[in-house]
Amino acid sequence: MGFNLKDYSSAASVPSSTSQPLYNIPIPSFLSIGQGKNATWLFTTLALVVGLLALEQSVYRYKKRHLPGATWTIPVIGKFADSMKPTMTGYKKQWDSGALSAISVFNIFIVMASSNEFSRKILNSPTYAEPCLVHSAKQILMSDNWLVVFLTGKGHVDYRRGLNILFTKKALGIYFGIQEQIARKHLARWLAVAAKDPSSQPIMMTARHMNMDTSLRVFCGNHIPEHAALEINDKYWAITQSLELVNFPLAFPGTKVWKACQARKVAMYWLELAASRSKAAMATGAEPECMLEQWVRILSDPSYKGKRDFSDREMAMVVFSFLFASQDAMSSGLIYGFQHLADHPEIMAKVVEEQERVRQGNWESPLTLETLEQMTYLNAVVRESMRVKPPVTMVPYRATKAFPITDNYTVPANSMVIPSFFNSLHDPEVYPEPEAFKPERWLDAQGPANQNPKNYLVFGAGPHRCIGLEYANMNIALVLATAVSMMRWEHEITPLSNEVEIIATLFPKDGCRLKLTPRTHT
Ligand code: HEM
Repeated sequence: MGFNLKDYSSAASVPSSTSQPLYNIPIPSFLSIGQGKNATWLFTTLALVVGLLALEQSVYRYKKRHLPGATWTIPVIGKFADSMKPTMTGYKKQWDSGALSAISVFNIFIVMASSNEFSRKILNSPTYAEPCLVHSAKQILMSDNWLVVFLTGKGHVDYRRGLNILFTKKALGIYFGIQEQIARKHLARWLAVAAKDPSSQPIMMTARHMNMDTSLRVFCGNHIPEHAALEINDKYWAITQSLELVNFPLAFPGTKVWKACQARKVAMYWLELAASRSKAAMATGAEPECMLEQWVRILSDPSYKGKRDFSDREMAMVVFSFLFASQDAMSSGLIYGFQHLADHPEIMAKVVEEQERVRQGNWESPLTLETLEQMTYLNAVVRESMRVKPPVTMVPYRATKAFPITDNYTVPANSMVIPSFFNSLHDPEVYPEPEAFKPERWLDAQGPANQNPKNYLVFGAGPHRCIGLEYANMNIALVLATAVSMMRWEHEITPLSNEVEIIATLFPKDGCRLKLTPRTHT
């Protein structure tokens, strides 16, 4: 198909230095700005833009080399549209395209790793790659926060060692009673609402609220008043919503990041106060009743070796980081726990049978950490539920230098490199029928699931592996155990129940609609 450039030449401008047109380029009339300097400027600009666009494509192709991924990147924005509305189908397509694949978003070159080998390699190569929070997360967490400042190297290792003391078995024992009390309080509320309106209701927000209440009480005990806990919970949704891969970079009033920063300010105010009150309470010689108090007590122990002088703000920032790291992931794990059990009555029956056995018919008595550990089947349910629907499917890292990830591919320095967990957790060799919810696979010590612990990447791996993983597992199991003791739940399956909504972590698109009735014990 040909077209006559000359037909348009009257509209085209030419460089002023020549009387003859050098190019007959079809330029629409609205761009026709006449001859002279303006025309030179226009052509220079156009040439520059075309040059830059060509350069952008060349750089992308040079970095991508033989990796699967689009041959050309969309100018400037790349795959921005996909990152705004991520879907599991889109992610799976990307992961299935290769163990390593490439994309570009706003000229950030991204290498996605989908195999267990490469994902683990990234997580375990601190000399080449470090976690990189999305831009909004950095603004929300504050630049002087340990997560940001001590992200890598010895600083991170030392700081993290100092925080491990908050998750010892002794410390978990202190939190356990608080967690159970809060779960009972909230589940009783769920039942009271269901008694008035027996129709099914989504648990998405009520489960998030229970989780926030649990975290605040475990971290701060009674040092945060009820109204403040409610306010933090209400405002926290703004933080969750701001955690998109790419966000408007400046936190102008009204933007999502601005709203998230306002929410953080409210939370930080109360957390600082809680830190100061915890110090005062421990100065009286009282026994620790929450994480902050336990922390203060350990710091004052003469045998403690490590940084002791934490200001209220530093303590509050750590607690805020824990809230940040746990609120979405834990809520996701919890909600899918309810959904998976409801969708598998035969598995629910086994959980109930185990509860009867371990509790010895004593449904009202509080559980202990030891009794929870005896609930082997329930713990397998929790493990399996998060394998099928991992709350966190991937974590962004950044290549701090050229990273020779294979013999024939080196991730260019400063690229984003993203280990993904989904394929590891759905590897049919390790988890036969990977989509099926089968807690039994965890009961066979010699079975492939238990023999390949390196595939279980729900909590990551390497130096940044989740610090709260035992606490998280314990909490999800405890809430489910408490729920089983108090209620029956039926899942209203809608066309969206098995669709996944990605809001920082994974949630069922319909919010998991449950119909609740009290469980009576004979
Ligand atoms: C089901 C719940 C949870 C899931 C699925 C989860 C998952 C993860 C994952 C995948 C990572 C990144 C690991 C890596 O880069 O290798 C992580 C890091 C982290 N998590 Fe969790 N997490 C959960 C709950 C919690 C809780 C309850 C807390 C605190 C109380 C917590 C605190 C952290 C912190 C502080 C980090 C950063 C660790 C570091 O950089 O050293 N998480 N988590």
